[in-house]
Parts: sequence; structure tokens; C-alpha cells
Amino acid sequence: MAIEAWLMEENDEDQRLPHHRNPKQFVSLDHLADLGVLYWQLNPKDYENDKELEKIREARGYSYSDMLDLCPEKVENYEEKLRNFYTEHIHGDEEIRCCLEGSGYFDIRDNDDSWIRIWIKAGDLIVLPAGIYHRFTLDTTNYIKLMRLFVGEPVWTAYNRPQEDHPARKEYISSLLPQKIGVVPLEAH
Ligand SMILES: CSCCC(=O)C(=O)O
Ligand SMILES: [Fe+2]
Repeated sequence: MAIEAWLMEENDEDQRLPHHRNPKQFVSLDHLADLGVLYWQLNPKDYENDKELEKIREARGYSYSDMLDLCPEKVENYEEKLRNFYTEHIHGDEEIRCCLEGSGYFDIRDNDDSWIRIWIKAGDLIVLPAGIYHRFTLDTTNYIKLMRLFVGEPVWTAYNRPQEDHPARKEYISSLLPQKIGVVPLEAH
């Protein structure tokens, strides 16, 4: 099954809970694509020989990869990292993650600034565009193993919101289709 994404109910409950609205409001892959978010489903058991992954990496220039095994034994400053991941930020480059084990939530801002929660599980490859506000949290299973991809030498710098003057932010905003963000063209006035 493809990934699930939904509009979040924002409240003070544990960030690792699903935070569905009542009734649930799911978000389609098409809408994610309108926001510049890309998605593929791969075989997480055989990613080393996955022809589709190879093609994606070649087409998009993802020359670099490493693993992030997100558990306290393997990650230095685990709690602090988790806090930083859940602090709303952007990057100057795409954020490319493939889930190999476990699961977690990538939250991204919709074009009206509400949070969309994307549930990532084994086999899900997701690309967040440069300049999109986002954050990440583990879910209640408390574990995820991610492959991180990058074009060339990796830069993981996070710029916390607000970043309206950051070039990547400006570029991202101008990449959104006007009709999708409710901007009325000048001719219509
Ligand atoms: C755990 S990977 C996702 C967290 C994130 O947004 C980041 O690393 O920049
Ligand atoms: Fe990020």
C-alpha cells in the first residue's frame, strides 16, 4: 500500500501519536506532489539490488548515501537529535529518506500552513523539496532505520523557521503553482 498522509489535529498530546482530525482527513499523493513532495515504494529487503532505486539515484544525481539507525545505542545525543528533528525547519537542498525498517512521521506544511503528517514505513522513499517547512518524529513503535541520500557532499544544516528570506524558501514558494496556493492572477482584477 502507498503511504498514508493526513491533516493533523494540533494539540498537546504526545507527538508520536497519529494526531488524526475527527473525522479523518486524508491527503492524496497528488496533493503531496503539488507541494513538491515525491514518493516511491521500493523493496526494503533488497534495496541494494533495487533497479528502480538505481534509476532514481542516477536520474536525480543522488551519489551519496548513508544509514541512520535511530536508536539511543547508535545515535550520539539521541534525545537532542530527536528534539531538533521535531523543530520546524528547512534545508537548502532536498531531504531524501528511504525507510528500511520501523516507521515514523514526516510533517510538512501545506500551502495554507496547516500540518500534513506523512507516515513512512519500510520501503517508502520520500523526497522533500528544498525550502519546504517540515519536521520529523518517531511514532509509537519508537524505531526507524533510514537511508539518507544526497547529491554530492552531504549538507544536513537545518534552518529553523522563520526563513522567509532564505533563497531556498523563496525558490520553493515561487515553484508552487499559483492556482494551488489561492493566488488570483492579476488579469482577474
Ligand atoms: C530522521 S531524518 C528526518 C529529520 C530531518 O528533518 C532532518 O534530518 O533534517
Ligand atoms: Fe529536515
